[in-house]
Amino acid sequence: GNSVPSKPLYERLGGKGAITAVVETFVGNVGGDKRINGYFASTDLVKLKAHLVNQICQASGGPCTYTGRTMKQTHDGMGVSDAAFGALVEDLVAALDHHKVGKAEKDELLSVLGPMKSDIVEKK
Ligand code: HEM
Repeated sequence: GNSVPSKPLYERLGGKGAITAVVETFVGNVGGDKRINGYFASTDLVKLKAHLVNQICQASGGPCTYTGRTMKQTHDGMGVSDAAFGALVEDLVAALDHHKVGKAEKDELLSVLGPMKSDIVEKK
């Protein structure tokens, strides 16, 4: 292991501007993804993007406060499947790659969001 303390993930991602750019691309990818875009048919995407930016900013150690609902409340009754979750993660990874986020930062962000899966997926 590396004994030099690293900067918070938030800073290594490039701060709020960089996170906003990734979320913009991510939500665009989801909107174009026929596997899952039906879930978002009646969603206010502007609000969704703002919630995602604050969620990722806060979860990565940045100076933001997520004010949306819990992941369980939000996704309750949507019937999100394992496959749908996997598709969304692919769309996020594609957005991170598009913005040239490094592998360490990508893996770290995914490991922060990954544990939310059990509150989001309702069916196999
Ligand atoms: C780690 C994965 C995920 C994260 C971090 C996440 C995060 C969020 C957040 C922060 C919101 C906004 C909450 C609010 O409005 O209060 C939201 C809303 C939503 N999510 Fe997710 N989500 C994830 C996975 C998924 C998946 C896999 C689906 C379906 C394929 C999905 C479908 C939706 C929909 C449809 C909404 C909008 C609900 C509405 O219009 O009120 N999410 N999500």
